[in-house]
Amino acid sequence: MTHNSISPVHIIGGGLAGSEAAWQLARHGVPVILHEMRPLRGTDAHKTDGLAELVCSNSFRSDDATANAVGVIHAEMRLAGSLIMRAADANQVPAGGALAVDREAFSDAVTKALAAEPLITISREEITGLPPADWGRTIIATGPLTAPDLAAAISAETGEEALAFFDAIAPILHTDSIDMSTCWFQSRYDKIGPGGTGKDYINCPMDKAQYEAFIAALIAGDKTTFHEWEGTPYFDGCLPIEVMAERGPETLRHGPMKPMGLTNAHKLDEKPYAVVQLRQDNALGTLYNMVGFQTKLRYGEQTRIFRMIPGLENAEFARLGGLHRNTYLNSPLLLDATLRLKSRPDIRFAGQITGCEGYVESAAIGLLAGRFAAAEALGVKLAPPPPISAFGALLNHITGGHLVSDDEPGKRSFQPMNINFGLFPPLDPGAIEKPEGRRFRGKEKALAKKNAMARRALAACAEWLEEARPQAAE
Ligand SMILES: Cc1cc2nc3c(=O)[nH]c(=O)nc-3n(C[C@H](O)[C@H](O)[C@H](O)COP(=O)(O)OP(=O)(O)OC[C@H]3O[C@@H](n4cnc5c(N)ncnc54)[C@H](O)[C@@H]3O)c2cc1C
Repeated sequence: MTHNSISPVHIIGGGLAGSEAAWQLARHGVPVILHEMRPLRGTDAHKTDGLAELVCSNSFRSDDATANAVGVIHAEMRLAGSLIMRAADANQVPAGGALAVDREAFSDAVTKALAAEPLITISREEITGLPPADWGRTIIATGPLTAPDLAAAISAETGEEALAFFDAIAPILHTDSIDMSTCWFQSRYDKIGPGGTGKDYINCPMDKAQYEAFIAALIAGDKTTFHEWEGTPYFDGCLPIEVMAERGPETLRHGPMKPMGLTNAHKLDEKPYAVVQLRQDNALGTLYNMVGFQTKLRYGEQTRIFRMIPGLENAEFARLGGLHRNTYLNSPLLLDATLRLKSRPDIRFAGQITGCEGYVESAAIGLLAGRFAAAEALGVKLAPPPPISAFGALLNHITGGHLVSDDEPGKRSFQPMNINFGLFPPLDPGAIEKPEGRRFRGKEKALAKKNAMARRALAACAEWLEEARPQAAE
């Protein structure tokens, strides 16, 4: 089959998932028309017209492919020739054991790679309804901030309301406004990680009185209210800082403000009571973001309260935090095993709108949707990845692995999910290698289990990709 005889696959949305899907299709020799509405129409969170823009944190989280599920999915994506991972690796900034990127350089690299690909046409337009039948195969990857007209059309087709929950973003500071005579550089437990130095974070220390005053200010601070969304639940991984503070005075000290593994370089014998960590946000190192400080405090309150943090008394904010709505489908009910809408199999969904959560997971589901659509366009069979791989475990959660609980039946029990080892099938008995001549000590067994799951996942993924290889034009 020549490229000319293959009908193009339409992709709506040039975010993390849509960009990766387009790349995978083109790599398999299938033409693509990628429809992206920015800059003609924006969203509440995107700031640029770049493809694959990161709307909040600049972190792709852990890059440890031996003991962390997100590190494993990174590795699987690299094996599958992911554009998102290639652009992330090329634009990494130091972040201890995490893979963090210069957000502008990253998005620029993705945009340029897609624009340079002869099989991809980028069309800047908002799609306001479901694709017409003459489009043929289409992937909808419009994300958590899908424009309202298309969202309404999807709801009408599926007969289900898209689910909604609150999502919040954290502020970003100008580095030169941070007082380094109070703060110091250090990664927690001095962890160096693949791309770091052990001194990747800026740490702001608090004593007990400062911490208590800060918690009180967070709770009393003036917040934005969203009456129309009242009753909408928060996604637990992205709770606003003031909501965490309201859960109890110690919650933050055991969460984003935990002092463990950090020593105040200016006062070596004084253990901080709590620590606020800042993570490098761009390659130049001129911006740092506040780790775990998603917030719905009003803008004026954010500057006032965050300047109570020692070292941030004169902080200048490049971006303040905010709150957004997230929408996603009841995928286990609506999508088949290769992400097609059961009622209209010419339409696939990809990315966060399917109910995965996170940049990496959205891109991974985009990668799979691209490969499934490519196989169909080429007239070849492609089985879903095995559930023991990270790809398969995540896909399985979306398309069927999730169980509807008796306590909370119906679509609300399906919640967006980051990749985690809990989504993987259990190991076979005997799969964990015991230390020679002795029992496991402490956390050794849990680590050995993760190591075994990671090894099993990568081997299964490599095999799946090998089986799929004859059809690929890579
Ligand atoms: C406010 C907020 C903060 C988040 N913070 C993080 C975080 O810190 N870390 C993390 O891992 N994940 C975060 N997420 C979750 C998620 O990982 C990201 O939203 C991710 O970008 C999702 O990828 P996606 O490809 O599904 O959607 P997106 O990357 O949002 O891409 C969707 C694209 O579709 C376009 N589009 C929408 N409607 C239309 C239309 N009708 N026609 C044409 N184009 C359209 C949009 O302009 C956009 O470019 C956050 C989400 C939100 C909303």
